[in-house]
Amino acid sequence: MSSNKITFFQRFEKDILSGAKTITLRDASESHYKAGQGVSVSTYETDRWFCDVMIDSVECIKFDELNSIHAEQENMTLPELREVITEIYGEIETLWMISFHLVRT
Ligand SMILES: CC(=O)Nc1ccn([C@@H]2O[C@H](CO)[C@@H](O)[C@H]2O)c(=O)n1
Repeated sequence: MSSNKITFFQRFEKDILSGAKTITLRDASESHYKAGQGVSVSTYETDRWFCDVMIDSVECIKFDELNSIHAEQENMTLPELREVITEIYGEIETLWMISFHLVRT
């Protein structure tokens, strides 16, 4: 189902608000976002709104194709990024890279 909302773990809030994190990698259940869509952003833990973003693109990417550029866009190293994804999703092959920029904080 389409949604104008997305949640992030609270620990990523600072990086999103500073502009250091400009992508998120999600599974198929969140592949419905569209370029040009405005999305309200809240914390996963307490559902607290903290900004609005505009979706710039949504692209399918394989876990094995992740590289240091993706990591940089997450403000992480590549090993850290692979670790975070595996913690959240377990062993996952197909991801969706959602690129965004801040529009309101
Ligand atoms: C809260 C919720 O429902 N799900 C997720 C799923 C992912 N992410 C972040 O996306 C990147 C790659 O997966 C990393 O930065 C993750 O931490 C997140 O913050 N919240």
